Amino acid sequence: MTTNIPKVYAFPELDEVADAVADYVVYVQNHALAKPVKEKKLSSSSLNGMVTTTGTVDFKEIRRTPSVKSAGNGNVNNSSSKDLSKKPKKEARFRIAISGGSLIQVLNKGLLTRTDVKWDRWDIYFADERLVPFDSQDSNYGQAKRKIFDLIDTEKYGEPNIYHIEEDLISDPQECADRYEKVLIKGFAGRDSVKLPMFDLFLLGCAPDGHIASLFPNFQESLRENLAWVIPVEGAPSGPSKRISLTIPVICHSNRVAFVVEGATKAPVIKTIMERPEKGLPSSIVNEGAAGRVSWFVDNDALTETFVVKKKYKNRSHEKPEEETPIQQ
Ligand SMILES: O=C1O[C@H](COP(=O)(O)O)[C@@H](O)[C@H](O)[C@H]1O
Repeated sequence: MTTNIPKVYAFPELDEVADAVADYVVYVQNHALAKPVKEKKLSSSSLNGMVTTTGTVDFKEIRRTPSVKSAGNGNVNNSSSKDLSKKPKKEARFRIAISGGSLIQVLNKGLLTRTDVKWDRWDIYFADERLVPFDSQDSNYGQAKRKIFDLIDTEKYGEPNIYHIEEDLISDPQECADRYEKVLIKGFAGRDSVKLPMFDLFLLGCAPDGHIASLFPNFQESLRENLAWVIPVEGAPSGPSKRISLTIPVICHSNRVAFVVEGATKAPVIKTIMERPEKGLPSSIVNEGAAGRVSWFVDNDALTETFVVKKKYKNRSHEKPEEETPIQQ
């Protein structure tokens, strides 16, 4: 394995990590929303009935724009007077995958006070989920809902589309993973036309044992999975044992990947990830597989044991988005 050194941004305090992560997220958001929209192919009809926070979705009408708001201006239902030449332009969406764990608090601290987060244009997916009821402290969606989504001033900023697992399926990891994969397929066009989904940004944490999302070191089969977008995980060595996780190829196909890691307990694993990539920890695989698109936002405590070149983070969310070279699908 070759060594790919990602950008590592280090900060003395957690609040500074949170501010920088928020700045970066908004920067990537602005970039994504400035991209021209490609027409999406919708092929599968087997997904109706999937559940999102905004209710049960009829996927024939899956929302690429905030449909309720456009219906509210009185133009949409009047088909007889519709001027097709003035078809409303499709708006770009910001597609982000978020992890659970400590990242949720970082996003809570960094994002909620900002006025430049275009929440109504976000499609939020989960990097992984622990298969527990949503009201459990261990539920990634539950925590994100309580600490982020419920606190958004939706009157002012609108609502994001949030795609989570189906709570009814928490006893069946395989079915839960299959259903969540279908949610992704629908969101990113049919699987026949897109080999892998491409998130604008994939946000990951990294646990002291080296797991990212619900991909654990030594779970070789999961780490080598190269067909499924979402896999079931059973017998996880820490936290809830049943989970689902997006896979390494999905993570690595993202436009940008950012790890957010803080605390002295993580210092040893960061050292291994950065200095011993040949050990094949999940993060090292991502550093390699998404080389050139990976950033780390880390506090100094997590870096005490690691020799790595630290970069100074420069706020970028105010920059005008530039054209990017898209990754080939
Ligand atoms: O189990 C999980 O752990 C990882 C890392 O969590 P952290 O609290 O150490 O940052 C998290 O990213 C993942 O979503 C979660 O399910």
